[in-house]
Amino acid sequence: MVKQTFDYIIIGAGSAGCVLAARLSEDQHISVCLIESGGSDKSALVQMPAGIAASVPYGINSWHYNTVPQKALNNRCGFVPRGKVLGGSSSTNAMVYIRGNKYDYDNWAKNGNPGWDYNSLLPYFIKAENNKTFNNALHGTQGPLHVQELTEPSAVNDCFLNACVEQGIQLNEDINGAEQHGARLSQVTQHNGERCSAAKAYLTPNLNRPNLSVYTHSHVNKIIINNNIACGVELQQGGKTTTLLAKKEVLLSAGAINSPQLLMLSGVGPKAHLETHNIALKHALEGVGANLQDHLTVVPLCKTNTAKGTFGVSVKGAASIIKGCAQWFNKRRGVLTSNFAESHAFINVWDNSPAPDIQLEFVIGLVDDHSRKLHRGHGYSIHSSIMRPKSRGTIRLANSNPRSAPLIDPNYLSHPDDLSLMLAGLKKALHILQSSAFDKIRGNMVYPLDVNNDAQLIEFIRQTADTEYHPVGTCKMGNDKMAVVNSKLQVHGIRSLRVIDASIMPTIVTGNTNAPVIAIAEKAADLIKLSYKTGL
Ligand SMILES: Cc1cc2nc3c(=O)[nH]c(=O)nc-3n(C[C@H](O)[C@H](O)[C@H](O)COP(=O)(O)OP(=O)(O)OC[C@H]3O[C@@H](n4cnc5c(N)ncnc54)[C@H](O)[C@@H]3O)c2cc1C
Repeated sequence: MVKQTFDYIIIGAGSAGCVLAARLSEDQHISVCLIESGGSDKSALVQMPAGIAASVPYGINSWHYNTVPQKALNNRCGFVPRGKVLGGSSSTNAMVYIRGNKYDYDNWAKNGNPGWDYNSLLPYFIKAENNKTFNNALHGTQGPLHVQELTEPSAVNDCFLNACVEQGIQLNEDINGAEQHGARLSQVTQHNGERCSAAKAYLTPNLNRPNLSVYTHSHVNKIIINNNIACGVELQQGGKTTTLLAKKEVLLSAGAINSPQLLMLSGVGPKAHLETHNIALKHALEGVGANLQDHLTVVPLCKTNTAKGTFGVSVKGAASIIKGCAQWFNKRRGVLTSNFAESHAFINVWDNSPAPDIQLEFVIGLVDDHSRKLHRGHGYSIHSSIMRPKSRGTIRLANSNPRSAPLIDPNYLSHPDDLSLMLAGLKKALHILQSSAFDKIRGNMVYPLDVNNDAQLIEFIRQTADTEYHPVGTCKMGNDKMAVVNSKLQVHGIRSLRVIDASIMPTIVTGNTNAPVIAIAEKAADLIKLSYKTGL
């Protein structure tokens, strides 16, 4: 059988993979193959912003993983939805555009990763961005990733923003500007009333390039490594197993859960663990799958005394969605352009934190257990997430079958500081919900909470807290013994193999992770082009 050969093979068409495919195939002499386990992103559930409410809870376009039982969460298994579709998680996320804090990136650089400080990454945020609101030295207006204000934000956001002010949180005109602290309506990755995923921004416009091949419903079983050089991939397409060869490099962009899984399946990872599963060791790297970090969130829910301005389970709610469907399908307008998390705030609950330690996301609906638990009536919620948790978890193989779900253990709240911070963040959210700005619309809390009862609040955290969908760090960049990639994102000890996605973050960023991953991939594309030109 003739094996297909490409210059670059990219595994995973998510936030990072789409950027790489577009940037590397700009040179028509370079052949690029992008491989995605999921399918097309044409469905309205992807393109319509509010489609997330139907897809995430039910596993549509998603890997729909769960964590192993979490000791600190009363042995509950957390939910881990990850995009499995062109665009990856950028096709199933809540579209909030946040870059993180300068502190995060400067810390990466300080810890042995030259070129990854904020000032070095800023040009890549700008290169990616097409911001409809801001046109200044900190923002881009020419990039493929459309960033804009919500088309029709709910008036209920005013209650949240005014309540923030009541609680001493200033409004911030640009949370991605010079100062991150403060509250604001969300800027979203949308364009003309549709989601602007990494696929929409980078891939769709370039699908006609003859040097770019995109394979969907194609699952990479393993990276082929001979003599410590990555040569290609073994691919499963339906019942067929194929081999693709890479003349230059294999680029692993399968995300923070699947990238370490695939490295381990390919024989790169902790020696003893691979031995347990009878996987032939190609190169021992203890850090593969370690250092898992995520934003843990707790969500107090409050009912409203009106159906206006929120999503809900009621006759009026259903009528509003039916009207919204007509508006969206005809004009790309209406309530279904909502991303639900319509405003947010970055705050310090601890004085000595070097950057905001809590993010509050205000959601115009009762999001209980990722909307898997529905409640009659209408309401709103605040996601209170800890920004730089100290707990560290792992990704491990359940077995050597490439189709098995990996064992995901975020090890939430294993560091005591994380619980204290969660508690302080929950209290702040409750103070905001109790502010007079909400007086006119406030109903009962779904789960009544007493802000002065720490034991009750801690039990609420243990019984309900879960991911804010930002796992990172499992193939971390660095030069210590637990690092998986160097500052050029090349896998230590293996030639022609890089990891480029959320897994390379040495520490999690202060805020949502899509824009940071896109900036990482923009920078990586330049690093790869430089290697290609200089042979280094
Ligand atoms: C429900 C949800 C809400 C979120 N909300 C926000 C938000 O509002 N704002 C924000 O900034 N961030 C948000 N995020 C996080 C953000 O979207 C992710 O951090 C980011 O998309 C990760 O990019 P990535 O390239 O690392 O991985 P992904 O985008 O997940 O891409 C990985 C891709 O690899 C594919 N893949 C995996 N294994 C294989 C294999 N073996 N073979 C072939 N293909 C494979 C996957 O199917 C997937 O398409 C959210 C995420 C989720 C899931």
